[in-house]
Amino acid sequence: MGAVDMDICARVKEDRPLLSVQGVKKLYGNRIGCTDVTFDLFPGEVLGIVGESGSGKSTLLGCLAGHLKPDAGRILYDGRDMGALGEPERRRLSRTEWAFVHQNARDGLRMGVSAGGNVGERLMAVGARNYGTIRDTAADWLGRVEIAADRIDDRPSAFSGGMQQRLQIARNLVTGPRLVFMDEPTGGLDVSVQARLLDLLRGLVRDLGLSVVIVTHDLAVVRLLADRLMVMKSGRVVEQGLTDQVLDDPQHGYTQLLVSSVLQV
Ligand SMILES: Nc1ncnc2c1ncn2[C@@H]1O[C@H](COP(=O)(O)OP(=O)(O)OP(=O)(O)O)[C@@H](O)[C@H]1O
Repeated sequence: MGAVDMDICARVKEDRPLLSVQGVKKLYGNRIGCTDVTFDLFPGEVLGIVGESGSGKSTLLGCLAGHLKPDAGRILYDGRDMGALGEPERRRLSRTEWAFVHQNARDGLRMGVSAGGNVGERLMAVGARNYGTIRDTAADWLGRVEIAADRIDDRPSAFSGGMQQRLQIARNLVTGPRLVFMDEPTGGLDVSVQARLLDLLRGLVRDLGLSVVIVTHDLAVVRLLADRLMVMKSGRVVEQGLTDQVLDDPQHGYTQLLVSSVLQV
């Protein structure tokens, strides 16, 4: 293959969505969890999903992350059909190329293991064996999420809510994932703690060039983090577009209500 051909191949690969979601539907009995969801996420993009409680955000995120099996539609990750992946391969991707940041840090941390252990454990899961390197990398990541070096041997139960959430982020990002799912990462925290966490997240997403799908109730979060926005209502996508465009000039009546804060989301 010539240099020009290789260049074209590289560009085609760049142009391929990392995640391609095609007509995804998830039912709970007769109840619609989400339906007819279609979008592409390109490498380095941050997609925000907003909507009131019960609109289907968590259901969709669960389908994307492989926690739930859609009843219809296809999800392609890097060109591979997720429905055709075996469980071992899905688990491998969850450990290596994907990360999931839970709203409740306790769901994403091992509370009985030290802060350094929480981060180091993820490295060991992808094959790291040198104790010194693992501890150094863990210490480096604690620093990146603004946890003081002398807390490395403390358990997360001794940390504040904001610190626990920052530790969960370090644990998730230490292995250099390509795709990060975030479920209300700033939910349940004090406003000032949220602001600091959001700042930190924004820096990390930019520095690491992460592709992110983030579910939130908070329009300020998507305003700051998301390149594109998807608005959901009753399990369906009612509007999607560039974040500023959707928030500054919402087309759908429901989005207009969300933006004008008439709806409590
Ligand atoms: N395990 C379940 N069993 C039955 N119905 C469910 C289940 N989980 C969600 N649902 C229903 O699916 C719909 C979408 O719920 P979902 O939790 O995805 O919404 P959401 O936008 O994430 O809400 P919230 O912001 O409150 O978490 C709702 O009607 C909900 O009642």
